[in-house]
Amino acid sequence: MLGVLAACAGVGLAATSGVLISRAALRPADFLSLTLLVTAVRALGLGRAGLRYAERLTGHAAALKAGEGLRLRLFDTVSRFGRDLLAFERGGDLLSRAGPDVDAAQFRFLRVILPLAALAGVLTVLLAGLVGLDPGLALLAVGPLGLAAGAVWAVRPRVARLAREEVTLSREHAARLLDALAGGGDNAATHHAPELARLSERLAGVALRLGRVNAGLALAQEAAFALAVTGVLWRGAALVGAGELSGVWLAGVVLAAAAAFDAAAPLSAVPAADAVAGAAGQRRLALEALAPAVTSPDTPATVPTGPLHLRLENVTVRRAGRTVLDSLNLDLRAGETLAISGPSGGGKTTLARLLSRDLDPDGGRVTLNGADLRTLDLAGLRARLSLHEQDAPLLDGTLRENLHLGDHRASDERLRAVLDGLGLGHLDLNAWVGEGGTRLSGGERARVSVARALLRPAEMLLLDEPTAHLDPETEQRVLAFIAREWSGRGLLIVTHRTAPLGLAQRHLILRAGQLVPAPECPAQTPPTRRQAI
Ligand SMILES: Nc1ncnc2c1ncn2[C@@H]1O[C@H](COP(=O)(O)OP(=O)(O)OP(=O)(O)O)[C@@H](O)[C@H]1O
Repeated sequence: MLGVLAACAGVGLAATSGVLISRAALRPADFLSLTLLVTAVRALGLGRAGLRYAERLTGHAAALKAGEGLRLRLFDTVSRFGRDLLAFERGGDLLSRAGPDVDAAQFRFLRVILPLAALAGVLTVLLAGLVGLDPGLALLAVGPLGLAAGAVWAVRPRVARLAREEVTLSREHAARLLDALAGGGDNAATHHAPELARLSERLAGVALRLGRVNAGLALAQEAAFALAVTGVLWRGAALVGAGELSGVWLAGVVLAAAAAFDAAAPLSAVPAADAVAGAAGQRRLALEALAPAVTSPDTPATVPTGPLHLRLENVTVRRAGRTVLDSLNLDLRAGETLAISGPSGGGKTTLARLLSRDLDPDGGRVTLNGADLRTLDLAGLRARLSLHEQDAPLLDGTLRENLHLGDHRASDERLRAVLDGLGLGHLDLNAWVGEGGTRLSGGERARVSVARALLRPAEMLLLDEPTAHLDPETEQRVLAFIAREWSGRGLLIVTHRTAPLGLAQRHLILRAGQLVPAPECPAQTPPTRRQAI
């Protein structure tokens, strides 16, 4: 409303200024007759500025508030999926959702609705003001403005198509650029370079075509402007000649007709803004319609208390059409330690993820103290477990921030003690680890992730390949520290390596979807939990 009033005030200001200037030019004997006009010009000038300011303030505040809601919804969706979202979405796409998509949606009202409403308001005011003077004059003032708006309407499908194409190409470009950066060491940049160049070329082509359409629209608006001013002057002069309109009023009418074109200027951006916001809205709905593999029940049961007892009952998991776990049974009790080894791709990680409910079984059930994990409060369940994932990425922050993901209340002394225990005493807590931990070595990264898991005040530790990147000596040190730190609590180790098996009381092999006892105890080079204590 404020925007429409501001646009109308602009037309009123031009009209009264025209009348004032022309009347003043006649040097009236009674100068006081100008006072009313001077006051009107001042009031409209100040009013227009005030209205415009208030409109910007309230409009942008409302838009940013809406954007905040959109970002929270996006964050909510992303957090419901976690890393699993990357099975549906590329990193570059997610970035564009958080940036340009939210931007397009939050400013849709200001970029689409407001310009249309302002034009409608100005057209109405101009028509109402002039039709009483002369219908022909009103038509000549309003008609070209309508034509300028019609030109925008006519090119709308083309602009919308180009704008959507630009967004699609930009997303593809962003996704490939991220891939190229992430896989720099694997020559990904060279691999993606031709496609990135092709995308840049297509983007430049789209920008050129959009530029041509916009230049055409600007030209059409200028032509309509010239038509309106000439037409109003021509018709107005005839009316003045016939004594039906005073020359003083003609100046006001001409300036009002010219000022009305200010409302047409933002129109050319409307189709693109509308198309981009519409596409962003559809993408948002499509993302929100995706169901994560794991959801918290609407009315979750509280996690049963008492010593932890996890159980897999006839659990079957199929991935990409292949049965990875086949009617599998397993018991894991408080304080017990178990190691699972087996061939690569055999389902060891899948099994660990079932226990922390990062995944639900296709058949059978996983229980905690008798309760199906699917009925339990997810956060409550995960608070009792701590999972170290193979190749878990680190947060792009300081080492301290990464460790606080394990226990945000842990003191610096405690953090340093854990780092020391894992052979990371040389690292500074304030050091920035880089995106995904790229400023650390592979072995350091893995140990920071283990440290994070050890810091969690949980009852069961699920370690997926905890020593994958380590030399034998460091591996011994890390295993000894884990044994000491986690003494008395439940431990599941999933590994290919021999040394970690020494931490476990039981060793099972996962092969062809089934768990079988290991034929014999492997050479136990690392300290057992008892030795370590
Ligand atoms: N998100 C996924 N979507 C589809 N299939 C998956 C997914 N994650 C894993 N798989 C498939 O499930 C199977 C078991 O994978 P899993 O990671 O559990 O094996 P693993 O025994 O831990 O292997 P490794 O020892 O190599 O880490 C593999 O065939 C893998 O391709």
